[in-house]
Amino acid sequence: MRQEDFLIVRNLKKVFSVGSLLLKTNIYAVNNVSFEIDLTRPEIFTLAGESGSGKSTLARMLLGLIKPTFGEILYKGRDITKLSSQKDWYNFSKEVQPIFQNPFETFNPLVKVETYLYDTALNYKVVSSLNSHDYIEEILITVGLTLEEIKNRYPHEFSGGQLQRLSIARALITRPTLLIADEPVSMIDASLRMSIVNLFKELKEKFNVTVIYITHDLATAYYISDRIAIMLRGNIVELGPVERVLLNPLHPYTKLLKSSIPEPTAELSWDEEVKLTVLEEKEFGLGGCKFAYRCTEASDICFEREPIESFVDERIVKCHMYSSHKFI
Ligand SMILES: Nc1ncnc2c1ncn2[C@@H]1O[C@H](COP(=O)(O)OP(=O)(O)OP(=O)(O)O)[C@@H](O)[C@H]1O
Repeated sequence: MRQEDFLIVRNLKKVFSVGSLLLKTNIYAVNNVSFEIDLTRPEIFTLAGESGSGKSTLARMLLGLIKPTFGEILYKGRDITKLSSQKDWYNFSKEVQPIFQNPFETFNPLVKVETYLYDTALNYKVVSSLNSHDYIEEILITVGLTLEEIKNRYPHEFSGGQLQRLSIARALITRPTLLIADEPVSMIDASLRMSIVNLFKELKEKFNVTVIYITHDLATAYYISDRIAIMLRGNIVELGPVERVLLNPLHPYTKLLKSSIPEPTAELSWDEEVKLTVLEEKEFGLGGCKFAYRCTEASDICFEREPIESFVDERIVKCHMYSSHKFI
């Protein structure tokens, strides 16, 4: 295995201290997460789980927006948690581009959207100013738009779906290897969601872009993913090919998710004091399997000891029921 071809996440942890001064609780928003993505074989790798499972925290660490408490993120052999120079960040951000949930927050309401596209192309030196027009037109066509349609228009003059296409176009301008899309369709009109989701599939197939797709929606995840990782209270509890995991789930939590697809909570501002729900507090505080309180198959050990990862039926599963399988 050539490290230069991979994104390798090893034992990643992010601990937040929440609560008031007197009553502080440490929550492991991401807890010992490990996985690998071969960037030479583009895929859609989905992180799925209910609200508060740690998906966005993991995404923010992968983008270098927040520092892990512990662990490594090796992108093409370099640990991004240790990048320091502006040049390193410039090169990294050229290859790894984010797509956020709310496209209206991606664009400044007072700036015409085409300005973003030209500025990104010129700042990242992907094209000379002479050729930028043709280049941007080409990228816009990829996402189903044209320069003519967007010319002289401000963000509020577009629908959410169109603006999300534009934020995907902006991300594509640097010819990235990896897109990290955090709930990219959850704020889009339901009738337009599939067309955006399909776009990710097309980008993978036609442009060799790997996509980390973050969602609570198992239906779109099933439709576009190659592999899926199911997250629960900071842990990946099942990871493998999407057909295996979703058609024949092994972890009791994946089974529950399949039967009750949860909605994400309203957006939270992290500048304010974070309040955990009773269930979150109980589950984050549990020393054993975080799902034990809700699991119909739980036994004593599930409340006492954290399960280890086992390799079963082409996937990794973190559940005591499978711990007699080959350990990894
Ligand atoms: N900056 C922060 N300070 C304190 N707690 C945080 C912070 N960011 C996230 N958390 C907590 O970490 C846990 C995981 O949150 P995260 O947003 O990563 O989950 P998620 O799966 O993306 O959920 P959602 O779909 O609701 O965004 C939650 O309990 C959340 O309250």
